[in-house]
Amino acid sequence: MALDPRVYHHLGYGLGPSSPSSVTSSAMSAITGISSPPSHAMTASAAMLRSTASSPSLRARGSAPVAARRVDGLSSPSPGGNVRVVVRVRTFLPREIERKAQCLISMDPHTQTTKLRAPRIHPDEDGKPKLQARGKVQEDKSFVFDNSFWSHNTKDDHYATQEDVYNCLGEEFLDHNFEGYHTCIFAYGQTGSGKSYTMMGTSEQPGLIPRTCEDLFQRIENAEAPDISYNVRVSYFEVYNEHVRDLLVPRTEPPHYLRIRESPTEGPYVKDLTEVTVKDYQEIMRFMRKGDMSRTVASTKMNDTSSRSHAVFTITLKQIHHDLSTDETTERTARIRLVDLAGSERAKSTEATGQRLREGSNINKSLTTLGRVIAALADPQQGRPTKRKGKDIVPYRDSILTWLLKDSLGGNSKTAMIACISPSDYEETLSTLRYADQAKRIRTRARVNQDHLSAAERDKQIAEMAETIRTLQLSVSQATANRRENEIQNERLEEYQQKVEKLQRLMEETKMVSECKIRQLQTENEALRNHLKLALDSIRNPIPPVIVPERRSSLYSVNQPDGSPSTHKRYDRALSPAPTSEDDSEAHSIWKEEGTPESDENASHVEAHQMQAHMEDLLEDLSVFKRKLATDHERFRPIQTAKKDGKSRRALGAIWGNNR
Ligand SMILES: Nc1ncnc2c1ncn2[C@@H]1O[C@H](COP(=O)(O)OP(=O)(O)OP(=O)(O)O)[C@@H](O)[C@H]1O
Repeated sequence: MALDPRVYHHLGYGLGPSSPSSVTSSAMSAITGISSPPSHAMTASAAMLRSTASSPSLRARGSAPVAARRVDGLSSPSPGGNVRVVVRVRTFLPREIERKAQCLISMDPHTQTTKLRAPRIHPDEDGKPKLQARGKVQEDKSFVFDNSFWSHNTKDDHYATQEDVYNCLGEEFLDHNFEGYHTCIFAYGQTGSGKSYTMMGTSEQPGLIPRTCEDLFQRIENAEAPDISYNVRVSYFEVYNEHVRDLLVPRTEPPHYLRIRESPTEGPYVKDLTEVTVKDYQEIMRFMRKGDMSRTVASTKMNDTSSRSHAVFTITLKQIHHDLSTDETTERTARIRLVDLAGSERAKSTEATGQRLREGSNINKSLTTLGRVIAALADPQQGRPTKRKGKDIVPYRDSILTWLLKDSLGGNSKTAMIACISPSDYEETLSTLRYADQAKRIRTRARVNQDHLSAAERDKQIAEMAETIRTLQLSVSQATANRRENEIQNERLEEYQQKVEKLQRLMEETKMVSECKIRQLQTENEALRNHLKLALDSIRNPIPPVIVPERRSSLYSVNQPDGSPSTHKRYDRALSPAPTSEDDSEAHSIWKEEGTPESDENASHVEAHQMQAHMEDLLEDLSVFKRKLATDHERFRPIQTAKKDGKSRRALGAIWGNNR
């Protein structure tokens, strides 16, 4: 893509065989340390890019030494370099025209110098320092950058259009991507300074992102080399209030935030971020617009459509080159990161309250951390890891933004910062220019991200992967089988537990019955003891029978209605009162039937002995029975096992053991 002649006309470069872009690049190399191909090489490579779309290094594979040097990705002719810093000043906005704002910026296109003039109280004043109300001295400042883009007045010759910005920066960075380098371009500046305009632009004036996408697919479409295939993937996310949100998925309520992980090889990355493969420019633009629509934007006093989040648009370009003659495969992966930061802002200027104020403080927090990261990286002493703490002192992790941009800011990336400035805000512009000036000193360690594989290595890799897949399949099917086996085992276990529980219930019941029996026998035993005691007492100390003649017959008739002799006469007799004299004869006759008093006494003794023996036999039986019950009780007593699954279980084995 040719640069807009207007830019170089003003810059003082004639339009000749030496392309302006190459002149600018070589001038820039002197300042930045990024080595770019010389002008003729650049022109040649640009021509080749159009014809084959691949980067000069890939296309130079025919030249063996270059290809061999770049295989490990470390011996690239441009292994690293300083962050490239450009400044762009925007046009006046209607509100600034309204208040007749002064333009405080001037740019020298020859030296790429940006001058900031202290605001004059009277336009004819000289440039002497002014003491302001808050005691701050405001004086003219001057900075030199890799590029100073004058986009203030379209009528000026050196007005830098969107295309100029792309041609000076975007195109060269895309060259690096085709060479296999990761790149990052981020726009920084106060709110309303033109960051989104520079990065995204409008439909009439597309910015750096759409132009990069267009050029990328143009190069791929124009590629003539049949041995290179391309794969382009894209992702888009925003960092809002220190949370990461995927911009390629529809918004949800509450919002779904993504987590950040860090891999030893890839550095920090967003987990589960949508990454889609895109086939052409139209498709990538569809995703870009989709993401833009989803971005958190709000109206503030400083900007009607102020970005309230940092947006990161990432394109991953993969080039696979297969050399038929050597049967070798070279794979190059480059990440193109295009970042539109939220604007630094003063709560006072934006007059923000509530949600806007909270957003603003989060934006400022991450931008302050970005400033500290830049400061730490710009100062090599600070950038080194400290032995004391054993970790890097660059505070990447202090904000989500800097953590995610870790690699782009101080690692494997060629990085550019576009500092966007407003033409009439001294304090904010000075702050931005100071940031940008510091960022110039940052050196990154970019390397070509390339894997080189011989046919044998590739076959080995494929075999290894096939083996991994086979092992995984095996473990998956094993897991499935195990799951089924587990299910069967679980069913069996449940059945077993049910049986155990049933048995336990049975045991409980048996135990209860046994206890009941024991209680009953004990009561009976007690009663029998008492009975025996009484019986023995009455035998040993017989009470003389009391004969009540008039009642005896009735007594008999009551007790024995049929007049049959009582079967318990021995006890009746023992219990009956002693006979009176009137009844002696009858009583005598009664007692006589049983024998003489002596013989009666002897008979009683015998009978008592017999009864005692009988009762002792009974007691003996009773204690045998009690022992048996106690043994049963002991055998059937359930044994508690350790608590398992939060339930108290009884071991069936133990119960069976008890039963044995
Ligand atoms: N170079 C330019 N030429 C013409 N108009 C511009 C230019 N730069 C910015 N503008 C206009 O200025 C206004 C603010 O720009 P923009 O929204 O890009 O600012 P911003 O830095 O992204 O702000 P914020 O940080 O609030 O998102 C917009 O109306 C935009 O069209």
